[in-house]
Amino acid sequence: CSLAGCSSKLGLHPIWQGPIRIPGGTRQSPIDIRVRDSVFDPHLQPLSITYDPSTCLQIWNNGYAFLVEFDDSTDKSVIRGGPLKNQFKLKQFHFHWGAIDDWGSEHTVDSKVFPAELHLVHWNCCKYASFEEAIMEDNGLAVIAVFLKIGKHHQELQKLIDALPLVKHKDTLTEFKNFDPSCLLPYCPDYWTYFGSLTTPPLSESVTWIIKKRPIQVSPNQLAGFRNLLFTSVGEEEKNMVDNFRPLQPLMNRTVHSNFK
Ligand SMILES: N=Nc1ccc(S(N)(=O)=O)cc1
Ligand SMILES: [Zn+2]
Repeated sequence: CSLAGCSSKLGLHPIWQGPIRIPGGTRQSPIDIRVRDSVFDPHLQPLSITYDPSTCLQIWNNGYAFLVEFDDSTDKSVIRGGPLKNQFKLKQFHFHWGAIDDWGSEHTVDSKVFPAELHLVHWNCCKYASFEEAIMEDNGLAVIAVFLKIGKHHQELQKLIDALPLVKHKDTLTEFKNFDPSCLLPYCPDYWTYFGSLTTPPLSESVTWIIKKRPIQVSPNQLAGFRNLLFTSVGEEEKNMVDNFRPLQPLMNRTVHSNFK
């Protein structure tokens, strides 16, 4: 059997070699969002998102994805409201994508797969002292997910794609300043929300997920730019960074809520 075949037979993820299922996990991510089963919650406040481009620091290839990282020593880039009881600080954003445009997202909507998915990762700065602490704690993180679909060229995203050759290999980093992630959000305020987990190790069940209903559009060439990244470090046999999404996880005893009817 191929390496991938063996690892999946052992219940290990073909890329991360970590568990596909967390033993005892009751709130794992990603999930399929069954629109008809989602429950409108009239008490959900509007989501308040304030991002300051001056907090944008760098891009880093961590061997799973490329992360755009932010200075979280201030509260200039924060979200609150929606399903959140506290203020959460933006720490990083990253994407998950496929080897081809037919798949790539982590969450699905009535089993529809998107070519890619953006995750804006925030941590609960009211309850915890750092991102590293919040990852492991209940209600520690809030992740806004935005689906990407193939369509028109995304002008601001191109600035990010032009920098990717500088972080081609795992553990490379480049300075990346004055990027406002608000440009990656759809205008439509509609979202689903549910309690879940990180989708890469340590897979901790610490995430309030906020999944935007409307996708943003990127061109085929732009998504192809993601696929030139490598999982591998300099000097290793090159493996293109593609299919860095986790398989769907069981919903178990959870309800997905929406802020729209
Ligand atoms: N170690 N940090 C992480 C942060 C976010 C995610 S995800 N893919 O769930 O947004 C995974 C790991
Ligand atoms: Zn992610």
